[in-house]
Amino acid sequence: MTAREQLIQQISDLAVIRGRVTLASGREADYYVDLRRVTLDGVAAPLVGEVMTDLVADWEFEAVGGLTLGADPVAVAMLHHTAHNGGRLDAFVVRKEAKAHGLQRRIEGTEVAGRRVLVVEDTSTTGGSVLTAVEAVREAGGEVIGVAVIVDRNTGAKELIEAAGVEYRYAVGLDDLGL
Ligand SMILES: O=P(O)(O)OC[C@H]1O[C@H](OP(=O)(O)OP(=O)(O)O)[C@H](O)[C@@H]1O
Ligand SMILES: O=C(O)c1cc(=O)[nH]c(=O)[nH]1
Repeated sequence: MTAREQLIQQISDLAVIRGRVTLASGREADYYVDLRRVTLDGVAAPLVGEVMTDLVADWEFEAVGGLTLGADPVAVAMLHHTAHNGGRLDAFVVRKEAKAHGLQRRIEGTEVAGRRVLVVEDTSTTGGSVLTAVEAVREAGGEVIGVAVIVDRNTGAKELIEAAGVEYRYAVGLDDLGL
């Protein structure tokens, strides 16, 4: 099995939950994909690093990150996968709100200003979360070269992100999961 096929299996086994659920956007749905159970799993997380890094292998960027918390382990998995293969990729976290104390930063970790940045997410429904991260990076002076998510729910995220002038890719679609 390829890494992507193994990841799809892990997502099906660990993350797909069928049943009525209210989503981050307030929408209702008949299934939920709890990717935190995958991105924080000892076997599945390295597959996330490999598959997501392969997905954007033709894009050039120096830093990866997104809106906490779904994006955090995705970015860190890519950082470690890249390092394991002799490369370097820095990571950052976009807070939902800037911290009121300390350095009062909205973006934690590596500096994004003046750098080429990939924005990631575990899953996208409306694309609102990734768009928030794209806007925060741009505000901080970073250049967003693309958006990549693990699972796309095919409910408008691609269109929203492309309307913001950013290319959008996903590793796993609904068909792959039988949804
Ligand atoms: O495309 P959207 O409509 O924005 O929905 C997708 C978002 O919802 C989930 O996060 P959630 O808001 O539940 O928060 P969390 O990452 O803190 O768990 C998921 O991790 C995405 O970030
Ligand atoms: O839209 C969401 O909030 C959402 C959907 C989903 O499948 N998984 C998730 O973590 N969030």
